[in-house]
Amino acid sequence: MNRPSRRTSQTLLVIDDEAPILTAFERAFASETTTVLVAENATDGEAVFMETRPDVVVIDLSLPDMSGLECFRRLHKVDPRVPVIFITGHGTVETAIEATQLGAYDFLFKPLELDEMRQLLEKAFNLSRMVRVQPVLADEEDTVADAIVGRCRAMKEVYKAIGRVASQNLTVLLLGESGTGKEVVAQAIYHHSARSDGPFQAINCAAIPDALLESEIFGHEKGAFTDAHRQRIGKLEQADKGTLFLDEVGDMSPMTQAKILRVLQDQTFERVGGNTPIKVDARIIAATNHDLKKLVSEGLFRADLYFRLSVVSIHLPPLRQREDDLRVLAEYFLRKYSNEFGKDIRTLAPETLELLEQYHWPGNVRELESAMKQSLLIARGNVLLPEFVPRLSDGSTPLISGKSEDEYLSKSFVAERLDAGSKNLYAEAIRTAESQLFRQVLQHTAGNQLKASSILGISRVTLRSKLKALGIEAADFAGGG
Ligand SMILES: Nc1ncnc2c1ncn2[C@@H]1O[C@H](COP(=O)(O)OP(=O)(O)OP(=O)(O)O)[C@@H](O)[C@H]1O
Repeated sequence: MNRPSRRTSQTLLVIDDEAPILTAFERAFASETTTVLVAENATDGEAVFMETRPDVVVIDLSLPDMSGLECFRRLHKVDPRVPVIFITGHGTVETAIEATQLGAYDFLFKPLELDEMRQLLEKAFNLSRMVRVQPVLADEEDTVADAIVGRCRAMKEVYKAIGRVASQNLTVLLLGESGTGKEVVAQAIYHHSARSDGPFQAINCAAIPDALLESEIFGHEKGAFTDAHRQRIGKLEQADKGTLFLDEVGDMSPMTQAKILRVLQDQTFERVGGNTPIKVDARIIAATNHDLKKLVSEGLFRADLYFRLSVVSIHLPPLRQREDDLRVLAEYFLRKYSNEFGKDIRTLAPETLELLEQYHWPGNVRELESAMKQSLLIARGNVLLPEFVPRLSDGSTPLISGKSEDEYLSKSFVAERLDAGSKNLYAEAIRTAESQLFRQVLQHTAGNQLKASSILGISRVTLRSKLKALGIEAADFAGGG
């Protein structure tokens, strides 16, 4: 077992008796901001847990001194809010289900896929941050912990609504433009509910192709389709005794809508390719940035499902209607990320606030968060000056006349490359053009590759390979990472 020399911003504890797995975790995930602690057995793991209170724990289901499940029970008793991910080589699916039913966050089968693990960890760290704090009016706070920030009238209504619905077992529909904080609110409802000891599972229905979404939610039996080499337990089943957050619920296919309706009516479903009805006790929180009523009138969304989902709905206001919250949020993000960027900037200059107020913020809080992060990259001093803010533009008039380096085929770009004696200008120009195009479209879709590929009229596979070649991370445009 090893110990951190100092606590960095997030800590992962991995309990596994296989040394190569521990080393792999350390190699893959230890960084300036992430401390990876390891333990080879449950007893050591528990000791490290007590001493360091990590943000996320990964446990192998079979450990030498006690079962991974037992180890989990002990840690869970100490602090049920810490997300725990199980890994298993030969444990049965049932044990893994049992683990999630007891409140584990998720589980993965060996051999571990690094990308899958990375995505899962990122989500688990986010959840960990969210559930460790109460939703607070963090404006006067000096804290940099994650919270729902804002004190405008509309947000106070949101807090009241969370308070009213959290403890009841009702289905909730969260409405609001992209980036307004629907997932943050879903997690707050979960955190304040009687189910907070149970799992919280989230799925973004728009980010997963139709064909896969059904199996992602409901799971599938082995052999259900060509690639179904083994049985898979869906998010709904994993959310048993807990909460399932269905983001972008308007993007579900008719088949998936019908199955969700049945879950809401009689709490049963079948895995894809299976015909045994499975009972599940999961609270559903749905969210959408579409006008669901309109989708109903266009025949794209089932009316009966809409009525079931919208028993209670909470509307999240767009950022441009949040009065002084723009400043409060901007300064909150500056404080939150200052450390990460090695800066100490806590406030906006009055001119910077004016600049931010002129902008329409189509990507809402997510876009503001991302703009503040980008500002911190180049900012100096203790106050954020307007020149450090990236160019803000929703396709209309740019608010700051920024440098044209990201404009494709600008005259200055071509001139500069000619001066430099380029021997590859065609490829350079196309690359520059593609890079700007993809960045702008991903900004528009908030990092959603499925939407981006349909806007661009190219397949998702092509988009993905081009993004890879250009070194563009779609996730960066989601604003969370
Ligand atoms: N009130 C808030 N206080 C602090 N952070 C917030 C707030 N609202 C949103 N955020 C942050 O903004 C980002 C986007 O929030 P979130 O993912 O909850 O939005 P969303 O409405 O679910 O977006 P989408 O519809 O695109 O899924 C996240 O990083 C979140 O932490």
